Amino acid sequence: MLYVPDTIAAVATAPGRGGVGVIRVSGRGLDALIAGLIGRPLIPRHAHFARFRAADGEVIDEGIALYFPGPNSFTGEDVLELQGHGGPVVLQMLLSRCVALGARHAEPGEFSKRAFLNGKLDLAQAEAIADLIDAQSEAAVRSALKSLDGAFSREVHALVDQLVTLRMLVEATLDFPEEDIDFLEAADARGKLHGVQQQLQAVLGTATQGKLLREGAHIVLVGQPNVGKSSLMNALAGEDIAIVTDIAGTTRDTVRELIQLDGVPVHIIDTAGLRDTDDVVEKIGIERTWAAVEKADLALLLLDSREGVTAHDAAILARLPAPLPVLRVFNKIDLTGEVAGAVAADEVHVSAKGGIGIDALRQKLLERVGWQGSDAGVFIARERHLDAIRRAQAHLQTADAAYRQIELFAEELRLAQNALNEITGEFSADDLLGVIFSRFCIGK
Ligand SMILES: Nc1nc2c(c(=O)[nH]1)N(C=O)[C@@H](CNc1ccc(C(=O)N[C@@H](CCC(=O)O)C(=O)O)cc1)CN2
Ligand SMILES: Nc1nc2c(ncn2[C@@H]2O[C@H](COP(=O)(O)OP(=O)(O)OP(=O)(O)O)[C@@H](O)[C@H]2O)c(=O)[nH]1
Ligand SMILES: [Mg+2]
Repeated sequence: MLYVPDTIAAVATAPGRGGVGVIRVSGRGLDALIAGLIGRPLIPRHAHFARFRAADGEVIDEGIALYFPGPNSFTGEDVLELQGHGGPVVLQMLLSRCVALGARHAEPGEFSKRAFLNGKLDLAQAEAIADLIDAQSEAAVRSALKSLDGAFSREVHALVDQLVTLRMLVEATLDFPEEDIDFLEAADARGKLHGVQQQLQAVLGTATQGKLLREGAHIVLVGQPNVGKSSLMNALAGEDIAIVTDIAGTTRDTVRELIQLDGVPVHIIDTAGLRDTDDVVEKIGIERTWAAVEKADLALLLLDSREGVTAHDAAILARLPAPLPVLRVFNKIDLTGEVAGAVAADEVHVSAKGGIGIDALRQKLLERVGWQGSDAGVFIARERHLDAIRRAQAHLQTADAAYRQIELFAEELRLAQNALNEITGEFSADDLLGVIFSRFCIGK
């Protein structure tokens, strides 16, 4: 049976009061709804001043109406936009009127989902819309726009095209067994595969940068009490966020702050100093420190530069999970006269209180979370995309290792292609779409 989508409506502007509020309606055939609400037909793609009326003819609001007949609309369906006054009650009244005229309330992301299903956008582009709205920095905005414009999708398509060419070559061999492996070698199938692998690695690098711009990095400050974790948190944030005293055990709860480093969102997490204690509250604080460590992308181990790395510090270091990158930060150099700044890949000297060496530390943090210094050419990406790229890589690696077993070789190429096609949504399971679009805002 042919699926005929129903008409959906939602307030497209943010909840709350605003100068203007927009209601968006999408469906196939909006003439009756327009007639009921406005009382006259709308010229496509023209701004009309109009009165929006209730069933009894009373005016609900006056505003601007825009009509985009499909397929030349955001969703590809017929779209009506009502720009009314931006009050929550008046907008709900308008929305209810649309519902009375046959529309239903849209689910989160349903407009974008329809744009995807109608081929207006691919999945990576649709996700980029949500990422653009959620962008927390200008660099994140720029890279979301690149993905929305199709920069990521084009990279994926270029790779898929090469895989298709390679598969045709390999599958031709399967059909004509007498041509076998010599034929593939003459055609340099493996060389072509290696080329794809290299490009895939480059795309993974860019996508990793894009994920960093989208999701940011979590950096946890750990160390013994009194080494200056909270002072460093405040220095990095440029604000007095965490309590600082000379009493060991000041911080109990984890304290979080989001800062921007070069357009990269960085979550700084200050924690309770680590020591043996009988204090019930402090004990719970220390449990929270370890919980924060579990979720971090990078740990800063704060050290008192007067003491160096003590046995206690070594014990903390040994307890940090092995895969977690650690940067050792020697603090209070104003008391030792040591030179500020980075002295090694994993060591920086600062004075949190004096604000000395903090810029060098910021640079080091960016470097250690994998930021390559600029958002030029970076498109926004998500873990879902990185996961697909890595699975494609794994299949190509298996293909490479098995290239003499031509059937296996062909099958692994096919699986790699499917993994890449998941990024743009050309290959996907229905539940994936549900998961992706349900995280959008209503009206998007
Ligand atoms: N009023 C309004 N502003 C908005 C949106 C919207 O839906 N409504 N957008 C919603 O996210 C964004 C703009 N994105 C849009 C994307 C495509 C079309 C559209 O009508 N596309 C048609 C016609 C293209 C053309 O004339 O060149 C099409 O693709 O066929 C509209 C908005 C941001 N601003
Ligand atoms: N001289 C000097 N003192 C510092 C520096 N950084 C922090 N301090 C002092 O060291 C003391 C402890 O600082 P905090 O930032 O509270 O230390 P903490 O690691 O958060 O301590 P807990 O919360 O107890 O784990 C305070 O008196 C700070 O003023 C520094 O760079 N130089
Ligand atoms: Mg503290």
